[in-house]
Amino acid sequence: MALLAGRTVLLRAGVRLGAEAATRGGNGARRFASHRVLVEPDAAAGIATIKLKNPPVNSLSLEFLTELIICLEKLENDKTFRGIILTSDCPGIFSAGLDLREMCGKNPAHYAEYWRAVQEIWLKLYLSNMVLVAAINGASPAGGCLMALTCDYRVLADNPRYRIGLNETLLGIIAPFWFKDNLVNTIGHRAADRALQLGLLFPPTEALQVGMVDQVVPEDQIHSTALSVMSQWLAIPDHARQLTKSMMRKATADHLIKQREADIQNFVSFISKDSIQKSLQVYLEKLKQKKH
Ligand SMILES: CCCCC/C=C\CCCC/C=C/C(=O)SCCNC(=O)CCNC(=O)[C@H](O)C(C)(C)COP(=O)(O)OP(=O)(O)OC[C@H]1O[C@@H](n2cnc3c(N)ncnc32)[C@H](O)[C@@H]1OP(=O)(O)O
Repeated sequence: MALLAGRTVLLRAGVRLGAEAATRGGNGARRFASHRVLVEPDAAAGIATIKLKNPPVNSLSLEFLTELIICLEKLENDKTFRGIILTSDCPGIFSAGLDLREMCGKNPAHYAEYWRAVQEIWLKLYLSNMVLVAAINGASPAGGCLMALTCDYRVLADNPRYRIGLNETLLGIIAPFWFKDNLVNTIGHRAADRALQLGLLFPPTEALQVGMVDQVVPEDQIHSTALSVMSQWLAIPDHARQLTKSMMRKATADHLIKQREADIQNFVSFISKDSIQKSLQVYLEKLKQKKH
């Protein structure tokens, strides 16, 4: 069982905490990894690196999200760690965003369960007391971009194929208000208005220009840069930084928290529409045919 936002929920079959590997790292820190979420602890530095490993594209399936939520809960409750570096173990892809197969051809109860998990991961990341640095080492569309946007600092590897943005409109769907709020808080209203309507995916130079990321570095420097940014942030006393973070983010998070159930109902009725199902299926089909 896992605790999701004060609710105890049963893990679905296949997400078995018993399947975790729990060993001790060289520095004595407990190392834990689920199937798809690798955690590399550096207890001495107080930093854990989370590597997303859900090949081929780190799409955010319900099982993957559940593992990630549990992992974040553990780290948040472990006083050893003050900072997380979020990165990918899948070459060339940070995350392809929400798993389209979770939003296609399923029933309303499934859509509701899935959307609650999407809300939960966002709340966990956005409101984390720890310093979160995204080391974006691959393409990062839609939900992948959203995860990066929850972080306190974003470093993007300099490769024109690593585009980042909220491209929902290109799929014929709409970024929910809390995706939009997170983007507006990051790049400002005018840039977000344009980016959201056009579903823009920014290559590194443009992503830096618009403020979607804070730094662009050569690919082989992404982890060292994330570490050096982290040490700068960790030099600030935790209580002062955490209260400031909360002051900056609470209103945005509360906006969702207050409307959580209504947001789930909106999602379920929107995604269940025949026209939306058709758009998503066509998009998925195009992705599959791209290779042939
Ligand atoms: C009014 C009220 C409104 C309420 C809310 C309403 C609506 C809900 C909004 C929901 C918000 C949605 C957020 C999302 O995140 S939607 C997902 C968007 N993601 C994308 O558009 C990315 C799609 N993928 C790609 O562009 C590329 O795959 C890539 C990430 C750039 C990687 O390219 P490449 O390395 O060339 O890999 P492939 O394209 O060949 O893909 C490999 C296999 O992976 C499958 N795939 C890719 N992305 C996804 C995905 N997001 N979900 C599921 N599966 C995915 C792809 O089909 C290939 O599968 P195959 O091997 O079986 O062919």
